[in-house]
Amino acid sequence: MQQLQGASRFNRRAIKVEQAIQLVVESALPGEKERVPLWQAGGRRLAESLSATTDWPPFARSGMDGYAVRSADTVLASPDSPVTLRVLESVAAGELAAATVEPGCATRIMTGGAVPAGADAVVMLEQTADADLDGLPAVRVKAAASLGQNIAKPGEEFRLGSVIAEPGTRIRPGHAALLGTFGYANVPVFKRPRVAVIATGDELLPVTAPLVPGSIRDSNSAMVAALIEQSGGVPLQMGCMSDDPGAILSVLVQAYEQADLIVTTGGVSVGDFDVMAAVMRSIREGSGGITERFLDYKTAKLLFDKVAMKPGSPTSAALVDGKLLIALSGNPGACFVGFELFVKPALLRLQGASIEASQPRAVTAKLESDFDKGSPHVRFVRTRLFTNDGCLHADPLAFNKSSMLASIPEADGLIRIPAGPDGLAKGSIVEVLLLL
Ligand SMILES: Nc1nc2c(c(=O)[nH]1)N[C@H]1C(S)=C(S)[C@@H](COP(=O)(O)OP(=O)(O)OC[C@H]3O[C@@H](n4cnc5c(N)ncnc54)[C@H](O)[C@@H]3O)O[C@H]1N2
Ligand code: MOO
Ligand SMILES: [Mg+2]
Repeated sequence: MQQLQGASRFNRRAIKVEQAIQLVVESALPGEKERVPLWQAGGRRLAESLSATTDWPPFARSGMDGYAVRSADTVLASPDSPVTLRVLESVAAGELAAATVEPGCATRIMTGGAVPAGADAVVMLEQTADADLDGLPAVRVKAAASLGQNIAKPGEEFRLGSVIAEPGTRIRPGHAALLGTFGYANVPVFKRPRVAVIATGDELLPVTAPLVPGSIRDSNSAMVAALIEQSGGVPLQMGCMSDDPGAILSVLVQAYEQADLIVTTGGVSVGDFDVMAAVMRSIREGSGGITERFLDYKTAKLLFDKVAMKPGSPTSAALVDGKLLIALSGNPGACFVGFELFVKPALLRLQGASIEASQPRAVTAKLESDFDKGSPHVRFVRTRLFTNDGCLHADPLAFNKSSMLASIPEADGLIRIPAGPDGLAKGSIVEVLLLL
């Protein structure tokens, strides 16, 4: 195999995590739009600002099955001394009353029914009894009704034209309900970004293969694919590549043709066969090198090739032909953290989220155990989160090393231990990035 002696051992300058995230989100511009049936819009990102097409509710609506009355008629009503009103008609939801409710009258009405003119309150059925007045239908009202009782006012929730959701909003089930309410049968959304996933490493076996000494199965591809799905993208599995520059360059070419964003894992550190580090170096140096047959250098720009953080310090990113290439570490823990910090924000941006909204979401929590740190860099620690006595607690998980897998599925968040030589004592208040 071709050894990349020296190719990856160049002087990399580490930048701060926040700066690296910023570079990525500024490079990822909102992508193409499409329309999808409302039925399939849940979880997608809205591409246009949408507004209420009517007042909501659109008419005075009864909130109860009962009688629409004039509240003034019921002022003296009580269980011992009910007020008897003549019943004009019965109105189901979806029907309109024929008659105005005049003094001394009531209209039987169902939940969701349009309150007839003249009525200003609805008395629930349980507070009434059937009666008759000179042989005609009547009702005995056993409680005084207050003005507006059990009636939803037109426009009390939304006014015609008011904005219901901004571009970039992730369509939650509640948004789907609003869009249905206001007649949006087809919803403008950003296309789901296609993300090429390329795993690199001679030691990697496909998931289907039996283990052989010295090799391991490729677990990063499946993890990254699941992370992409979770962030609204479509993973394109480009395969598991050996550390062969030619093969990796040709798969990168295919990835650039098919995808909106390219994610690689492995080969990004300083090892003799770390091909992605050599690719990034070529991009940085701008000519010749390993990428000669691959890239038009005029449009290739290195964003960073080292981040002052742990895990994932060798994480690198470049912008090639307007598309982001993010090279994550091969170590599963570092790959996972690198995805959360850089790939996810990029994916959210491609789907129209604002720069602010695409940043990792943080909460504060009380640290449950002392944390010693071995490096001066910012540290991201996989943690369990729980509440106790009204306070959020962060309990760092075991098997937290960059090379370890066991804590990844258990993690609710990433504790951010600030840069500096010292760790933190149990009970410290820490910032935790949520993994949602
Ligand atoms: N001399 C130095 N060595 C290393 C340094 C350093 O600064 N100096 N950095 C370490 C750090 S930190 C990290 S993180 C890793 C990054 O390694 P690479 O991104 O180059 O990844 P690989 O060398 O290809 O693999 C590392 C590790 O991960 C396993 N791996 C790789 N791909 C997968 C996959 N798809 N599924 C599961 N596991 C995977 C691989 O077998 C290795 O064990 O470098 C340190 N070294
Ligand atoms: O930066 Mo590496 O991810 O610590 O192990
Ligand atoms: Mg390596």
